[in-house]
Amino acid sequence: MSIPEDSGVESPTDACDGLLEAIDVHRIFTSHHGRDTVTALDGVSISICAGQRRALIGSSGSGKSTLLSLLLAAERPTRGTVRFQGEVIEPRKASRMRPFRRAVQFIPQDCAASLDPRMTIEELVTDPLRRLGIPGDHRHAALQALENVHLPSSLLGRKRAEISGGQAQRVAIARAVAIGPKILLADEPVSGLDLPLRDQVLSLLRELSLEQHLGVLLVTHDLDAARALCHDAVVLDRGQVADRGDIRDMMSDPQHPATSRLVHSMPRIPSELMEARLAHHADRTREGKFG
Ligand SMILES: Nc1ncnc2c1ncn2[C@@H]1O[C@H](COP(=O)(O)OP(=O)(O)OP(=O)(O)O)[C@@H](O)[C@H]1O
Repeated sequence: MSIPEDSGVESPTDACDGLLEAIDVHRIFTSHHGRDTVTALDGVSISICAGQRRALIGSSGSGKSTLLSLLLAAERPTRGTVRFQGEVIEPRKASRMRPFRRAVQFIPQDCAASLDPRMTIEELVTDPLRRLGIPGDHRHAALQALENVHLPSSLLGRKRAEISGGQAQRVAIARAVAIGPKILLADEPVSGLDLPLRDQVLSLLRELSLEQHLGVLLVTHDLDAARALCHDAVVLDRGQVADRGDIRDMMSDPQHPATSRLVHSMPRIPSELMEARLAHHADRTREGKFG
């Protein structure tokens, strides 16, 4: 597979089609005794489109995970709707959820650790196909998915303990892309990774988004990762959308206090250096030097 010539973060070519959208969602948690409430989300609207890479950023407790769980249909909003291809998602109607489950895939934090150590790589990658009852040649699909993440077919019979950390990370991504999703929701997929591995994962996500026209929502505290991968960003602050726009503009000249706090609260890698590092990993991929 060839790597697209893409050294920067270009704009998505298509107009946004609002494939997955949360519209004015509220999520209020109530304590067991019913006296205390926490408003985790307070009227948030966000959409993810094919081919778009959007970052969801915000300080701890701002509501990012809660929003992700609504977008994954893991829970329902207290008020407002989540729509997929224009239709309201009804998490309890399992049969009608199948197209959604197939199209929207989740990449968890520390995804390598989420791999079942008893399963072979082939079983891990084909497991979502089996669970969703997707017909066809699953072994072929697994081989294709491994190729897409630049892993050799010789890994198919191995288990988690028999591959490197970087390979395991890419197996977890292969698992998510094997069923041909349209959107990846990634929750801190590079936090806790060392720098080379972090760059490899970002480079791979960018490449998959470009080649397969995948929408990616990247939930992260890592603004450099967000800027390297994404076109734009949505900033959550205390359950509300405080800011949104072109991520580079937001980073270089933050207009909103919440964005400014985020930008100034962490050490930053110069954008040229970050781009050079991702380009380096894209080159290594092209040369087949991924571990
Ligand atoms: N099950 C729950 N019950 C009560 N309150 C909750 C629950 N889940 C989240 N909250 C509260 O909702 C708010 C938003 O939490 P959330 O986990 O969505 O934030 P976050 O931005 O993902 O934070 P972090 O970056 O630390 O993961 C917080 O005040 C949190 O304490």
